[in-house]
Amino acid sequence: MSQPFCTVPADSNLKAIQGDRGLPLIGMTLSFMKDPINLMRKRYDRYGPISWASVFGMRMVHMVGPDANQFVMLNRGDLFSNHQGWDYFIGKFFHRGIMLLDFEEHRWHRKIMQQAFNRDVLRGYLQRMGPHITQGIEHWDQIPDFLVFNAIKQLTLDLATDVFMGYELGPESKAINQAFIDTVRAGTALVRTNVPGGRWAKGLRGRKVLERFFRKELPAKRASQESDLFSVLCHAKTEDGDQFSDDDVVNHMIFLMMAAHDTTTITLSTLFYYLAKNPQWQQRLREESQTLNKTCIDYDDLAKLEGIGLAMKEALRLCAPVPSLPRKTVRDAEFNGYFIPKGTFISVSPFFTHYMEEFWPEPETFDPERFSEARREDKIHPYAWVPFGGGAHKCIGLHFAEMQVKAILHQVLLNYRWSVPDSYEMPLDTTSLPVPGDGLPVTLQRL
Ligand code: HEM
Repeated sequence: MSQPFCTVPADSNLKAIQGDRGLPLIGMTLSFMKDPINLMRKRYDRYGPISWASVFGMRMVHMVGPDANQFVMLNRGDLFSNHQGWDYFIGKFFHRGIMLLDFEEHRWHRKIMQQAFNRDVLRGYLQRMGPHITQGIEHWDQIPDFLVFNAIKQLTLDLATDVFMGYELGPESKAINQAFIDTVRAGTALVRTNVPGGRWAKGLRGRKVLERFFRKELPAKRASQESDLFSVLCHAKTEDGDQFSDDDVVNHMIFLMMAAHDTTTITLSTLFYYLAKNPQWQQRLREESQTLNKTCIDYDDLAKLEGIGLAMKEALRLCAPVPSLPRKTVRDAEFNGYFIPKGTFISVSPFFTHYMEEFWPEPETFDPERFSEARREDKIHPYAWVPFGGGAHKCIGLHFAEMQVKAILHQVLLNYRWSVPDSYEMPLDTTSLPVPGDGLPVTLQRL
């Protein structure tokens, strides 16, 4: 039964947000995790672009569609706090990460961090990646029961240790990798308390291991200047002379590793799936890569891999790796004539927006050409395609992500053809970030 979210102040002509709690205790958490698109569609049809429900143990307002995305992500008047939104989910493991900072402080950190993502620095990262990719995919065809998701996850982790940390990790490599995996997984734990042996406890321990590791390596990184991200962050300086403290570098490193890892792995897995289902696209991209006539791409080749660019955009539409973005209001706000009181948890959903037939013709169909210059379906609204968010917190690593996806896919296309049976449909596990529920088994054929 529909109920108002709160009482609207007597002197206001705004409306109360409508919604319903769902089941006793768990509210709508399970349907939200199992089938978010279906649930959001039903709620959008019933309530329109703003409604409330009980999820993850709290009353949350869902703001849906491109206008809501724009309103929240642009955040004019600093109405929404990122910190207070994300902290509930990942604050224990990623505190002081840039995405969890707000307003003036966030802008200060972002200006320094931007130095680690400019064109020249990206060039350096790409150069480091190439040979590691060649090595990483070399024996894929010898892995029994090959699962795309697992293989890509391992590859992006190995790349991160070199490109991000600048190490061929020695004996500690296993412990660091494990700590990193535990920390990332903990952010999406279902049981969010410190039960020994549980995801949450492992995450807390992992965070400590990573902190110790980065802190120990910091003096050496400060003393030398290399092209890995850790080193770049140690030396990044704005025109005004602002620099990160040691604590800042440690916190940002841990957050950046997380921000880069699962998101890129999900994007690549989605691409593998749709390119297996659409072999004509796989072949088109392979031919594009073959015309470059080189194993490792350079920065200037990125623009030449146009087909991968289109397919990547479409993969990000079909499966937004960060499905929804939480925020909390720090003052009263109004959207579409509705009253949102200060202190309200809200979320916007790139995932659902990308499936709204109001904006995307045949949203379930893999059709990279919809992003071609001749069609540009994303132009229907500046916030219709938002896999990287928008506004002040828009993903700082979006070019890095594109570079990494192109660098990996290019080499895989040159070395392998992959396929799935016609009847195969990849089950999507949406209990935390959206991942292939079965790891995505494919048949690999070496070329
Ligand atoms: C396809 C891959 C990726 C996707 C889909 C993605 C998505 C996102 C989204 C949606 C946000 C905004 C979160 C919010 O507004 O609350 C974000 C922020 C961020 N991303 Fe990414 N990301 C990707 C790859 C990366 C990579 C590779 C890096 C780093 C190398 C990175 C670093 C960051 C950082 C630092 C932020 C926070 C920016 C800020 O708060 O100012 N991301 N990302």
